[in-house]
Amino acid sequence: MPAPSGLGRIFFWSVPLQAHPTGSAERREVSFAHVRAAHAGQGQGTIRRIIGLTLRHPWQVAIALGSTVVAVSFQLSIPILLGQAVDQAQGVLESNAGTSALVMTGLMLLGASVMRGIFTLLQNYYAEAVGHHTGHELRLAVYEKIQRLPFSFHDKVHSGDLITVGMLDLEGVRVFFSTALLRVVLLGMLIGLGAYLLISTDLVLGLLALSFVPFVAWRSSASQLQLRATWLTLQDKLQVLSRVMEENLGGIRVVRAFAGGRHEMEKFERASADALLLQHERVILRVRATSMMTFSFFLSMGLVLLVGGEKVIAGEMTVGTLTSFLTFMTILQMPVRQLGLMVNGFARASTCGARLFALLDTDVEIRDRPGARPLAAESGELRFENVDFAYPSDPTRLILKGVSFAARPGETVGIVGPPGSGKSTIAHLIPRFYDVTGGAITLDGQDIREVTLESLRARVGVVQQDPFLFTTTIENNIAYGDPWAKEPRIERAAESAQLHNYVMGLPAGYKTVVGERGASLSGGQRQRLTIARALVLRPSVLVFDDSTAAIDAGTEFRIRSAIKRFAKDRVTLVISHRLGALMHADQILFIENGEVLERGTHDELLALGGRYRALYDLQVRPEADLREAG
Ligand SMILES: Nc1ncnc2c1ncn2[C@@H]1O[C@H](COP(=O)(O)OP(=O)(O)OP(=O)(O)O)[C@@H](O)[C@H]1O
Repeated sequence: MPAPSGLGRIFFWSVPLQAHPTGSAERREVSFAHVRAAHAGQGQGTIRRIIGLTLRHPWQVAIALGSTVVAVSFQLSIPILLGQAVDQAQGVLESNAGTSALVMTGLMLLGASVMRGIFTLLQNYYAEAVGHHTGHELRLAVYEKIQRLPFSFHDKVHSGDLITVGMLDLEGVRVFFSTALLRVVLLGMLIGLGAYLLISTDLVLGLLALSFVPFVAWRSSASQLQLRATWLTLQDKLQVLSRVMEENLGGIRVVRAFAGGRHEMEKFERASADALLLQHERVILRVRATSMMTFSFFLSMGLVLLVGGEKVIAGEMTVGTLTSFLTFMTILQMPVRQLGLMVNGFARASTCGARLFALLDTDVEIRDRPGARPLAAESGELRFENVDFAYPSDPTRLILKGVSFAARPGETVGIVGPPGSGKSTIAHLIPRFYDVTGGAITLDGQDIREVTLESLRARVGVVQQDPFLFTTTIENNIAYGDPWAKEPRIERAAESAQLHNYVMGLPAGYKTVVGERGASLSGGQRQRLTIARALVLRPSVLVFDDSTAAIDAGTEFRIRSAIKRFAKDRVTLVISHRLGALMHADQILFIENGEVLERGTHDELLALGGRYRALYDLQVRPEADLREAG
C-alpha cells in the first residue's frame, strides 16, 4: 500500500506495514489497545458512546464545527447582501445615483459566496475525515474481536450476520458525525438565526415565510423514520438473499450434483421478490413525502409574495427586503428538509451502534486469565485428568465423561470410536477452542487454562478434519502459523507431508496460488498441505483429527514414517475411523458416548476381544485375509 502524501496524509494516517519475510504477504503490526479502551463501559448510552469515539479526533471535529459556523454566517449574509443590492440597483435606476455602492455590494456578495464555498468544503472534508477515521478504528476493533470470539459464539451466530454488523451497522455509526451530529449545529444555526433575522425584519411576513417549516420538519422526520423502519426490514430481506447466495456458492457442488438449480432459483426468487416489494413501498413513501414538502414550501412562498408584494406597493417595504425574504426561504428550504435526515442519522446510529457495541462487548470466555504466564517449554507431556465436557449450547448434555489419559513426548495416542462419540471434541479441548467443564488438561504439569492462549496455541498443532486453505500461494498456506518460517523449513514440512514432489512439479512451485479455499487441489493434496502447515509450527503436541481420510494407504504410510522421525520428541494424537491409521500408536483409546471404553496397545486390545477387536475384524481382517489368500 503506497504511503499517503499531501492532503491524504492529513486525512489518513499511515498504518505501518511490515513486509512478510517470504515477500508475498503483509502483516500489520497495529496495537488495538486504544480502540479497545474506547469501547470500555458497557451500558453507556449508544449515542454517547459514538460521540465519545468521534471526539477521539478532536482537532478534526473542531475544524469541521468551526468551518460550519463560519460557512453558515456567510450563507446567512447572502440574502441580506442580495436585498441590499436590489435596493441599490433600484436607486441607480430611479435617481441615477452612482454605481460604486452597488459594485461594492456585488463584490461583497461574491466574497461571501466564495468564503461560504471554502468553509463548506472544509466542513465536508473534515466531517468525512472524522467519519472515516472512526470507521477505520471500528473496522479494526470489530475484526480484532472476531479473531478473539470463542468457538461457542460462532456455533450460535451465522457468519453472514457478523458480516452485516461489520459492514452495514458500522456504516451507520461511521456516518453519524456528518449526517447527524454536525447537522444539529448546521441546521440549528441556519434555522434559528434565519428565523430570527426574518421575524426581526417583519413579524407577519417572517411568520408567513416560516410557515412551511413546522410542516416540512414534521413530514421530513416522519417519512425518514418510516423509511428507516422499512430499511431495517429491507436489510433483513437482503440478509436472507445474501445467506441464500452464500450457501448456494458454498455448496455449489452439492447443488449441481443433486440438480438443485431450479429449487435454488425458486428460493432466491422468493427472497428477491420480497425485497422488491419493500423497495417499491419505499419509493412511494419517498415520492409522496417529497411532493408534499415541495407543495407546502411553494404555498408559503406564494403567501409571502402576495402579502410582501402588497407591502411593497404600499411603500411599507422595499423590493430588496422582499428579495431577502424570498432568498432566505430558498436557503432555509434545504436544511429544513434535511431535519428528517438528521433524525434518521440519530435513529440509524442508535440501532446500528447498539448491534455493533453488542458485538464489541461480547464476553470472550476463552481468554487469558489474570496473571496467566506463557507456557513453560519443557518436555511436552500431555495429560487429560478426568475431563468432563458439555458444549455451551447444550450445557446439560455431557459429550465427554471422565476422560483420562497421559502421553509423554515421543508417544502416539490413537483415538477411535463410532461417529459422534466425542473424538474431535478431545482435539478441540487441547488448544482451548472450548474449556473443559470438569477435570483438567495439563501440558508439562501446567493447567492449560492458567497459561496464555498464544503460548498454548503455538505449542499445539491441530490438523482439522476439514482442510481449509487461503487464496494465496502454497508457501503462504504452509507458513500460515509462522509467516517468518524460512523456505527450507517450509520445504521440509512439505516433504514430511509427502507434498514436496507434487509442488516441485508445478510451474510456479511453492509460489503457485491455490484457488478459492484450495479448489484447484485434490482432497488429498489439501489434507497434505494442512499437515505441512501444522508441521511448520514444530508443536509439542500434534493432533491429526481424521486428517488422512482422503489420502491413499501408501502415501499415509510414508507420511506416518516421516512424522515418526519428526515427532520423536513430541506427543502425537491420531484420531481416525480407520484402524490402519492408528494401529501403530503406543496407546489406543476406544471412545463411545464420550467415555473411554477400552485402552491399550493394538495387541492388547485385540487380545481383550472387545469393541476394538470387533472393529478390527470388520475393517482390517478381511483385507489381511484377502491379501493372505491372494
Ligand atoms: N459445536 C458443537 N456444539 C454442540 N454440539 C456439538 C458441537 N460439535 C459437536 N457436537 C456434538 O458433540 C458430539 C461429539 O461430536 P464430535 O465431533 O466430537 O464426534 P466425533 O467422534 O469426532 O464424530 P465423527 O467421527 O463423526 O467426526 C456429537 O453428538 C455432536 O453432535
